[in-house]
Amino acid sequence: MTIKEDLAARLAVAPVVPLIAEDDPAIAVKTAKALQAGGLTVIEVVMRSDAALQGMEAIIAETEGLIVGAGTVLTREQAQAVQKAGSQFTVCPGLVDDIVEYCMGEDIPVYPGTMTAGEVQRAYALGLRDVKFFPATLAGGVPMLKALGSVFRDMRFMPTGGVSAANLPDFLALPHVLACGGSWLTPKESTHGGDFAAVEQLAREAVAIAGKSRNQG
Ligand SMILES: O=C[C@H](O)COP(=O)(O)O
Repeated sequence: MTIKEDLAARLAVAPVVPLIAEDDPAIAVKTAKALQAGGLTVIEVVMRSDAALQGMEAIIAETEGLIVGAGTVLTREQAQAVQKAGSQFTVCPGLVDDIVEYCMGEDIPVYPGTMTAGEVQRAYALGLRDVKFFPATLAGGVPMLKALGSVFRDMRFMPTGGVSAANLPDFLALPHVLACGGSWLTPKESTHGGDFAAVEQLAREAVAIAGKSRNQG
């Protein structure tokens, strides 16, 4: 199975991608294990500090059965660095042709952030059919996604930014939503408070919501 097929299969079952933003590798690993225990096996580790790469490497080294990708990738060099560290997919806040072309050339699934019809169309022209929709709630939320989905009929979106258990059903009900991403599953008060059972519970809750609301809209 290719990584693209594996991702597609997992996101079909549990269309939720939790974000881990963590400087402490030990906490990053415990967070990833809690998410996995709760049923989420596709995890995005965001590169928002110098220590984040080590956290991602620790998760890859100390867990089994997860697909671990890198988020907040801003440059081609960073895309190369996360690939070298073992990242299996790449997420960017915006659309940068250079990164998209690099990842496509390496057969790495890449989800650049888009929020306008122009950005989605540029991603489409680059050959992408799956993109991130960011920042989802500020960029128009469900109504905007409905509008984009009506014209980009074979494009699928990963809304991220402002997604929570409360609005997850509305996003997942849309037929062209591939998955939702977000940090609501990894609250710092839980991860830094050592309450990984709470993280597991949030993951379970998201899986249950997804089971009820998937593509019902
Ligand atoms: O791309 C990542 C976003 O910053 C996640 O937003 P969130 O913290 O609202 O889930």
